[in-house]
Amino acid sequence: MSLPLTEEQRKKIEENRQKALARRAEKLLAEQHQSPGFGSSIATNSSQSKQGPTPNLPRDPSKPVNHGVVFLQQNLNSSSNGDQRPPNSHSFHLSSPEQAKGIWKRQEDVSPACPRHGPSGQMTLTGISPPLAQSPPEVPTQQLLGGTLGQGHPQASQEIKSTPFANTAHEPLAKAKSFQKTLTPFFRQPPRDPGVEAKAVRPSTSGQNISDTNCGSGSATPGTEGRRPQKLGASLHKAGSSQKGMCIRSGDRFQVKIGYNAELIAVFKRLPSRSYDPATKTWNFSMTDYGALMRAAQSLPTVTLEPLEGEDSRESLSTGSVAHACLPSAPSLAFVKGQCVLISRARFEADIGYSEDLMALFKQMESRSYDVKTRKWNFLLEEHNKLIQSVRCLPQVQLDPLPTTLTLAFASQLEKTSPCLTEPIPEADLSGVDPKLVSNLLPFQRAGVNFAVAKRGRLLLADDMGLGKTIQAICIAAFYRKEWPLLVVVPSSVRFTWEQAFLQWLPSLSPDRINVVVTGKDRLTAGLVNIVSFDLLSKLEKQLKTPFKVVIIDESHFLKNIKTARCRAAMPLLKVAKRVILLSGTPAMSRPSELYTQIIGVRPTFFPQFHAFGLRYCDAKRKRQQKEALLLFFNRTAEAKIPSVIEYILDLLESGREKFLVFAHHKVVLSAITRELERKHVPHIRIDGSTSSADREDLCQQFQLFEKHAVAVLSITAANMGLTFSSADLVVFAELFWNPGVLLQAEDRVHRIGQASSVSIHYLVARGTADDYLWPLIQEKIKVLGEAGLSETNFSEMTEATNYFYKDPKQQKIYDLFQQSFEEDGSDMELLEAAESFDPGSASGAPGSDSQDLGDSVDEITSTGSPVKKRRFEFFDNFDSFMFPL
Ligand SMILES: Nc1ncnc2c1ncn2[C@@H]1O[C@H](COP(=O)(O)OP(=O)(O)OP(=O)(O)O)[C@@H](O)[C@H]1O
Repeated sequence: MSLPLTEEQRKKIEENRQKALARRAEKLLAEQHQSPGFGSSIATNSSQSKQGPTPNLPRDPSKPVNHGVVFLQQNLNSSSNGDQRPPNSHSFHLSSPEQAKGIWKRQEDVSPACPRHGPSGQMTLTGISPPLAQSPPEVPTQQLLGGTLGQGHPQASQEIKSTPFANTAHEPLAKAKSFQKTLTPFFRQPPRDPGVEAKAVRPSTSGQNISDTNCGSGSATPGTEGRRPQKLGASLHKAGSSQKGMCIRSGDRFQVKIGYNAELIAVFKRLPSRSYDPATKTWNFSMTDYGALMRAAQSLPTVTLEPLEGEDSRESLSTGSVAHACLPSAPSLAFVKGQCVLISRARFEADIGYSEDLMALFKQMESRSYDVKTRKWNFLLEEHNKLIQSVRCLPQVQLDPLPTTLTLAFASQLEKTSPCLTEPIPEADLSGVDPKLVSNLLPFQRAGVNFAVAKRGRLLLADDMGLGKTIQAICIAAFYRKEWPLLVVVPSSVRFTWEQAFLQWLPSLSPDRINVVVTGKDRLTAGLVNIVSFDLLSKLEKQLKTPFKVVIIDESHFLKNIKTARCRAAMPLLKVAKRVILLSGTPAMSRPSELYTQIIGVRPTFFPQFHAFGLRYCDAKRKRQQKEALLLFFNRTAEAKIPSVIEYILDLLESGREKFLVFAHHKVVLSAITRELERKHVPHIRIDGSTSSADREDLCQQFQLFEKHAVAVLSITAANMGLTFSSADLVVFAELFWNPGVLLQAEDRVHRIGQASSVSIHYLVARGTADDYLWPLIQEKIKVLGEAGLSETNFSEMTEATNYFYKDPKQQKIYDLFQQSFEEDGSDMELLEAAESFDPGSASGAPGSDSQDLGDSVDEITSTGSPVKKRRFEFFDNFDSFMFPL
């Protein structure tokens, strides 16, 4: 419920709104006339008369307030004088999420090559990919786009019959857009089944032809082509009717996103590394085929293929590229990075993406071999050092060598690969061991003992179960009998079995020299051979005055978790023991990381830090890559929202809002906002990570004292604590942030002691962006906090607005990815750091990084009983404004 407005207020607001709309319309018309390639349709939405601008609410905190959810179905719902859509513009037939974010395209602007659907003079809704089409690595583009035809956004698959603003009773929006821009899509649609495409073109109930085809997949009209605001790479421009597509890197392969083209498909089928993904309906290839494909595509008159971002376009592209404004390029795409991986005792593999220079280098290696299955090159170890040295001369390539651990272990092979791949292991002198035992050793057991002695009694014996590890372990231990007493740590169930084995295989050992520890009161060092369970060891290890020199650990995978008491008890013993014999038929039950403790138990210097081990063997890299992909998604979302955010802010100002805060995370967003405010001569302050503590206070005071309208532009991470902006009563979040605590603290810059008014909080949420995942994530976290009694915030009113994507399994997958990545221990800070490396502007303002902590904790206490706070969530549904980055 909104606070009731007086008649006078309503009148004033309506006047302001009309003025703002008129100014906007004039401005856009003027722009339209200056842009011959662009048709613009500008009009006032009939429903907008019901919408008012955001009013200045009466400053009475005691009154009840409204919690409203307002959907912005921008540009899909306004009508226009110049607009050729039918009068009833609120009924659309959409068939893909792209359409929901689609753009109106006047029929006369459609390229002749583009088939016309429906009667002349009608509008065609041309589907576009959202501006996130440069999908981050590891996140399938189709997922970002919300699925293939007929999938995705649940709302997109059905006819939408709604007023533009779902909640007209609530605080009206100055955001109501009254114009349409006619644009040409510059992001390509994924290849589609032509049959499906044909079906997708169907008349809507409103008589409009709405197609989710891309009119020949991006058959841009010449006039619009020159205005493409973003550029993904150099492009060869052919005839205007040529079909356009693009290459997108995907790990060490690349995808080709383009509509159906028979000639190109024929080319695809000739490439050896081709692979078709039926889920995304895209072809993908190894980088080794990149050059051949680009050359072949170049020779096809009907195809224009944009090269990979960051790839040298020499092979395929030469002329006609258009200078476009660039988004910041995706990090590291032009830089090829990888590592050497040992794949056998003799060979190593270069696990790295494609680089032409690198390929040339590989081909100079005598022992080169290409594995068609893995699509990777491998070489003899003896060429390892030579390759690494040569690669260091390539500035765009980083190929990490084999780890020192491995180069030391395989030093002889690195010098010269021996024809005999395994070094001969000398026969151990077992004359000091009971002959009964030695004579019973099976050949492979004898080999195991020899190996153990060659390794000086420190090893992990990982023979399969039942192959006689016990007898081998006893033999190895007996070889070092002079160093006894012996400690044998075993599962409690086999303590006496081990006792029997000693008695059986070592007749020379007197039975009374065997000490089986049964209770916590027993002594751990009472015998020459001491057998103890893992659990009792953790209780008794403090008894030890002198460390055991020889230790056997049976079922050593029991030590997989360093956090367990048994592991904490055992590891120090292993570190100081001279001989360590670990036995396990299943050293790693589920993850390579389980090996780590056992490896450092045997060789503490092998991988002294888990980080290096994790990166190399535990897929930590992929984990990291996923996070990078999510951050890239987050970054691109920021860029994509800028125009709409700025428009929203200007609308607020035009509608009479006087003082408010705008929080954003990315520097690019903060800068775009302040730039626009400067342009409009709006008094404002800005606080981000680069603002000194002293300046923060001054700026804050300055804002507090501003008498008229003013905007505080604030970094979410740098200005969420310790600052008071109680002279404002509205907080706008231009961006979301995954940590709701940070958001809530930012809200409280206004909602605090000294505040005399009701406080409004507006979250600007853009559909089809990372917000789709961040917003439910934030809600979920707040819900959990609320259930645990740790947060009083109630977001339940917004459920209507947030349950819209779960029906699509692909969307859910990305959400899961976000959730996992953001909920792992410490990942918040890790992500924050990574995000800040992208946006140095917010770096120094990380939570807890300065004295703001203290100020805020005091505020938390004193803010009880402050005025009502109400939130609103603005959903940007349409991205045609993204075509005009400011
Ligand atoms: N050389 C041998 N001569 C006679 N018996 C043997 C020999 N080697 C192993 N055995 C017998 O085989 C059985 C399995 O041996 P053991 O228990 O040592 O296997 P293990 O490798 O430790 O298996 P797990 O991994 O399941 O513990 C035992 O009964 C053992 O006495």
